[in-house]
Amino acid sequence: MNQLTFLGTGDAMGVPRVYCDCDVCTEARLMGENKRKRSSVLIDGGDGDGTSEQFMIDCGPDWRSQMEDQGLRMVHTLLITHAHFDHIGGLPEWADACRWLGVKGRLYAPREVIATIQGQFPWLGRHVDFLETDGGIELGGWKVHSWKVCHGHNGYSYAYRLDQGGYSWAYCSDAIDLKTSEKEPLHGLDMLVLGTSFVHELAEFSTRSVYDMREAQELLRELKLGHTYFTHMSHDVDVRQNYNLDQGITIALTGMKVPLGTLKLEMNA
Ligand SMILES: O=c1ccn([C@@H]2O[C@@H]3COP(=O)(O)O[C@H]3[C@H]2O)c(=O)[nH]1
Repeated sequence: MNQLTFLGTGDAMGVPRVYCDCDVCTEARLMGENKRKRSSVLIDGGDGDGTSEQFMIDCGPDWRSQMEDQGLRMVHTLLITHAHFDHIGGLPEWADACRWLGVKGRLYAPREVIATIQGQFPWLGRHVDFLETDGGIELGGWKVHSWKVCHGHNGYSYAYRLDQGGYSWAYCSDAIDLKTSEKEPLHGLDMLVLGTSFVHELAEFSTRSVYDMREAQELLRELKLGHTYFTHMSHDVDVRQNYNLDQGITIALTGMKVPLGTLKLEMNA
């Protein structure tokens, strides 16, 4: 059975934020329900049929401790959404692990993301094969499609849609203000992982880079899909609170596992 595991559900700073003593950051330090490492997920087939290649989406600076949290010794294949530090900061450690294990890691990303990564970490090519997703790829039995999405003040990110056996889901951690064409691959999904940094972000719109929960719910009402998990959450989100989110939305928690392709989830609409 394919499953997705949330390795981290935090925004660029993680929770607690290093400089912050707000209630959420304090709870994260003292108890830990709100402790959030930088966002990434693990996709695991595990059914031994040869189509179950394990891979991660994104490899932020918490990669090493996320591997330890899950009791994982190695993941050979990564999909990268964009070349921002909170999504690629773990690549040098991952490449070092490839080196010490004597394996060539496989890093899949859109062509322009690969170029930026190679500029930032020019030595990675010794231990990593860079593979472009632009024309579509097959990975772990999934047909994978990447496309560019608006990341507001931070430029552009990419989202991934994965299809297998009539089941489709997407990972879109860093997006805001999606245009009609950017929303197109999100229609009719069985499941979506969507970034929502704040519950209601008050900062001026031009300075923002990720949907808040209010805007995300408007988007989801339009898309009419199965189930949505919110990730990439800042210290504005307190997982102990009930935000009265629409039916079919779950705030993702670290370690949460979601079956992929086994359940046809109920439609929201
Ligand atoms: O060109 C850039 C721009 C930004 N960044 C990082 O990505 C983060 C995105 O969220 P943020 O805006 O809160 O913080 C940003 C930085 O940590 C980066 O690595 N390269």
